[in-house]
Amino acid sequence: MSTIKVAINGYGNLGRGVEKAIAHAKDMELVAVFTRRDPESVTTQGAPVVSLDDVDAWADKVDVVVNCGGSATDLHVQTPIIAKKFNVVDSFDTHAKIPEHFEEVNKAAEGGSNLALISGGWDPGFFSLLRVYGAAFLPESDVYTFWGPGLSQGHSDAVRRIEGVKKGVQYTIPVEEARQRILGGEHAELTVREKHERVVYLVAEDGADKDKIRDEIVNMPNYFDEYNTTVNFISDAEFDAEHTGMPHGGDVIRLGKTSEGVQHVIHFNLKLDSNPEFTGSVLVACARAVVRMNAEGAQGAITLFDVPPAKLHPATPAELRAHML
Ligand SMILES: NC(=O)C1=CN([C@@H]2O[C@H](COP(=O)(O)OP(=O)(O)OC[C@H]3O[C@@H](n4cnc5c(N)ncnc54)[C@H](OP(=O)(O)O)[C@@H]3O)[C@@H](O)[C@H]2O)C=CC1
Ligand SMILES: N[C@@H](C[C@H]1CC(C(=O)O)=NO1)C(=O)O
Repeated sequence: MSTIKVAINGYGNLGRGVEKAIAHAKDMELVAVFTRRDPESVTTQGAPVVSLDDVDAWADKVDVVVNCGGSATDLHVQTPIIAKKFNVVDSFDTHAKIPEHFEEVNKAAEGGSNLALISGGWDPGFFSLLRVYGAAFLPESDVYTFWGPGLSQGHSDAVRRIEGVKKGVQYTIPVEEARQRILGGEHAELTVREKHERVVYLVAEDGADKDKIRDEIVNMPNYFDEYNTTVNFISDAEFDAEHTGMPHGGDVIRLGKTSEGVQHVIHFNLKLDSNPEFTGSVLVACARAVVRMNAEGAQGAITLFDVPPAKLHPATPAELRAHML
């Protein structure tokens, strides 16, 4: 297969993670980075920076666009627009709104004979696959997902979109006592609040209303309103010194039985030095699959549930059978 020509739309943490992943992919080339900002203000590792306003001129130069905008306010607008003209992948992670996003993107992609994979990444994404494989292979079971301790890019992005916030990050902290109960085999019924806590560190703009910012965060639907959330206002210097790393990870734990008294535990653990670099690597594999599947006639919206695993890997099916089966 010829080299896959990729464009990145949105150059933030995730955009830089995708850029690194493409640099390691022998079957791919990064041909452009699209941005809403003045292209002169954005510096990449070499790829040309193009205003998003000029994206249509690239329709015959790009095989797939990776949308790296924020889920809170960007992707539900950008992915349907891009899907009309390009194959596209995004990491949309507002779980409650995934069905609505899927329908919007599907209409746009079908109209353009393109293929769009939404909600790539690790959760939703890789963890979603683990949850569905476990449910299929162990139907009489309960599944528990724990994230962290680490930095959620989705929640950090949501915090940064609030008026008066200059810089912000959000750390997700699993309730370790709950995690240990599950790892010990207890089929506990846990509320959202009993599984995780959320801790925010932010730098407020001069003169910003901190009480208003805190209230907007702790009451934010789909992100914070169901959790115990702590909001810390800190200085620029402390933020730059303490809060620039983006480690994360988590566990998918499934407890089930195949007959009375015959119990099984499926436990998958993920430890990430860099959330954006790992997520970028997953999205690049998704981009590979989308190009291959569209070339075979697939159109509309899909998720990772719809992707045959062999489409994600650069090797041929015969090589995979010989080396990975
Ligand atoms: N499904 C999953 O497992 C995961 C999903 N994600 C998703 O990835 C999304 C993006 O996260 P992340 O990359 O950390 O967010 P960022 O805030 O770093 O970037 C989001 C967008 O903001 C713009 N931007 C970036 N830097 C600046 C700046 N200095 N000034 C102005 N605008 C800027 C960019 O768009 P532009 O270039 O157009 O200005 C960019 O696409 C998250 O919202 C989350 O939903 C992340 C990790 C895992
Ligand atoms: N989508 C998440 C990836 C994982 C992490 C997470 C959380 O900490 O709440 N939920 O899902 C992210 O943006 O980092």
